[in-house]
Amino acid sequence: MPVSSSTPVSTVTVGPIEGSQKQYLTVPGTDGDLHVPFRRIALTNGDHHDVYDTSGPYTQYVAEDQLHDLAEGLPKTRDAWNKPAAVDGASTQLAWARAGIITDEMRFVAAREGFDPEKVREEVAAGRAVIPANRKHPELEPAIIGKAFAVKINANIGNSAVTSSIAEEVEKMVWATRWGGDTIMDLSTGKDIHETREWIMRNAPVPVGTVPIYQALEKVKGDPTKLTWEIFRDTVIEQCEQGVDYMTVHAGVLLRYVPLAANRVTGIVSRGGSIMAAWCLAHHEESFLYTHFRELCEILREYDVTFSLGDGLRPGSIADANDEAQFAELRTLGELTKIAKSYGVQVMIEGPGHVPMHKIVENVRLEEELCEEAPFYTLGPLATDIAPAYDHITSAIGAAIIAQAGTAMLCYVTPKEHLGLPNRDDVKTGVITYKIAAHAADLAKGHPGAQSRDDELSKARFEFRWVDQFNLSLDPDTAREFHDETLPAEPAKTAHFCSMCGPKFCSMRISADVRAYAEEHNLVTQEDIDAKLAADMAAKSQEFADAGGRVYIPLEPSRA
Ligand SMILES: C[C@H]1O[C@@H](n2cnc3c(N)ncnc32)[C@H](O)[C@@H]1O
Ligand SMILES: Cc1ncc(COP(=O)(O)O)c(N)n1
Ligand code: MET
Ligand code: SF4
Ligand SMILES: [Zn+2]
Repeated sequence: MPVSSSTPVSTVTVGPIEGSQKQYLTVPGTDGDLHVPFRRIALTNGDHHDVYDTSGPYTQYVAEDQLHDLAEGLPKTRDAWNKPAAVDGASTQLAWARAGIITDEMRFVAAREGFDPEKVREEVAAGRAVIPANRKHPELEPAIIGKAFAVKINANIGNSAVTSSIAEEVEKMVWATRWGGDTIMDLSTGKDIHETREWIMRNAPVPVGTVPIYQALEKVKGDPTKLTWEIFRDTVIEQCEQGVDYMTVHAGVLLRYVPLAANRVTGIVSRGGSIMAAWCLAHHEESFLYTHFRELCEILREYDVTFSLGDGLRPGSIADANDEAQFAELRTLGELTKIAKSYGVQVMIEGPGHVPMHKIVENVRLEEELCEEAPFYTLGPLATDIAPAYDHITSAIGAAIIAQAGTAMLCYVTPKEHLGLPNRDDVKTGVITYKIAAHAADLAKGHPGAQSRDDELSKARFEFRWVDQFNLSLDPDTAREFHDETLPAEPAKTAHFCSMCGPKFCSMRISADVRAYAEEHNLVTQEDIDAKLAADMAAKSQEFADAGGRVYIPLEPSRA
C-alpha cells in the first residue's frame, strides 16, 4: 500500500441511510456473478421502494467496527471481473463496445439503471455515453454517464493551500457519495496532493476525476511559465497509475483564443484555463496540451481513463455567457473529441459556468453538434451572479434547464462558491441540491422509473405516513428534523396535519374527508353526481306537483 504508514484518517461516516437498507442484486457477469448495489427503502404499509445507490459499502456497515481498514482500502472487487482482449490496441470500454463486446462494466451499469446491456453497449459505442473506469481502480462500482441514462452529479472536493486535511477530504468523499454523488473530483491544490488522492482513490466506490495540471503546477512551485509537457505527462501517468478514472484536460485553450477573453467582465475563471493561458502567452507558443494531444490519448488509452475536455474559457459571469472565446474553445474541443475517439479513448465535454436561462439550451445544441454528442458535463450553470452564499441555488436553476436539454452530468456548486473552500456540510447541501436538479430533469425527460419515487412519496404524504415521507426523501434526516421542530411527539407521526396549517385547516385532511363523504354517499364518479342531481331534480318536481303545480304561491294574508 503506497499510502504512508501513519494513519491520518481516523474514521468516516458509516451506517444505513435512515429507513433503508443497502442490498445487492446478483446478475451474471462474463465469468462470475456481479453484485449490483441498490438501496431499499422500507415503508410502514409493508411495501418498499428501491433506489439507485452510490454510497459503496459504507452504508452496508451497520456498526462502526465493521468499517474496513481505510489504509488498506475497499475490497478490490473489480479485479476479479473479466477483461476482454484489446481491440486495435485499445482496452477501453469504447473500443470493446465498438467491437460488439458487452463488458462486465456494461452489464453492471445496465442492471444498475434497469436497461438492456445491449442498449448500454450501443450508447458507449456511439460515444454518447462513457463508463469512466480506470483498470487501476478496482474498488470502483462502475457508473454510466450519458443522456439516455439517469442524469448524474459530481461533487468536487480536495484541499487548498489555505485549509483542510487528508482526513477531512476522505470524509468529504464518503459523505458526498452517501447523499448521492455519482462521481467525485479531487481538486486538491494544497499540500500532500499525491497522498490525499491515494487515500481517496483506495476508498472511493465511485469514479474519481482530477485536473492533473493542478498537481503539475504544484510541482513547479505555482509558476505556470515553468510548466513543461514532460512534467505534465509524468503527472498524468502518476495519476493514471493511482487509478484516476477521468481527467480534465484544458486542451482547447489555444494561444489565439487568449485575447478573446481580454475584454470580458470576469476574464478567465477556469483555473486550468488561466494556467494554460499564462503559459501560452509567456512562451508565445501553442499549448502543449494541444500539440501533444495524441500522446496524451495513447497514455489515457492504456488505462481506459476518460477525457473530460476542460472548458478553460467558460464564462464566469452573466455578461460573458456564450461569447466568442467560449464557443471558439468548444469548436476546438469538437476537433479533439474526434482525435481522442480515433484512439478508442472515451470523452466527455465540460461546459459552463455562468449563463442566463435564455442562453442555456444553445450550449447543449452546439456541444452536441460540434462534439458528436459526447456526454456534456456542466458546472451549474449559474443563472444569475447576484447571490453569493446561495450559488448552489442559482446554479441548480441552470443545472435543471441544461440537464433537461440533454446534459449527462452536473457538476455541483456549493453555498461556498466564490467565497471559500466547502466543508462537509456544504458538500451535503451541494449534493442534495444537485440531486434535485438531476431528478427534476429525469422526470421531464421521462426517464423510466424516475416518477415512481415521486408517486410513492406523494401517496405517503397524502396518507399522512410521515415516516414514509421522510424516508422516501433525498434527505430523511433533515425532513424529520424540520417536522419534529414543532411536533416532536410520537402521535404526530400519524397525525392528519402538521404545524403549517394545524388540524382544522389541513387541506389534505379536508380533501380526504371530502373523498370519504363522497364514498359514503356514492358520489365518487361524475355519473354518481349526475344521477344524484337527476334524483334531486325529480324529487323537487314531485314536491312541486304535490304542492299543486302552481308557479305563484299566494303569500299568507297576514304577511302581505
Ligand atoms: C470548477 C469548480 O471547481 C470547484 N472547486 C475547485 N477547487 C475545489 C475544491 N478544492 N473543493 C471543492 N470545489 C472546488 C469550484 O467550485 C469551481 O467552480
Ligand atoms: C464541469 C467542470 N468544469 C471544470 C472543472 C475544473 O475546474 P477548472 O476549469 O476551474 O480548472 C470542473 N471540475 N468541472
Ligand atoms: N466560480 C468560478 C466559475 O464560475 C470558478 C472559481 S474557482 C476556479 O467557474
Ligand atoms: S473562487 Fe476564490 S480563489 Fe477561486 S477564482 Fe474565485 S476568488 Fe479566486
Ligand atoms: Zn463563478
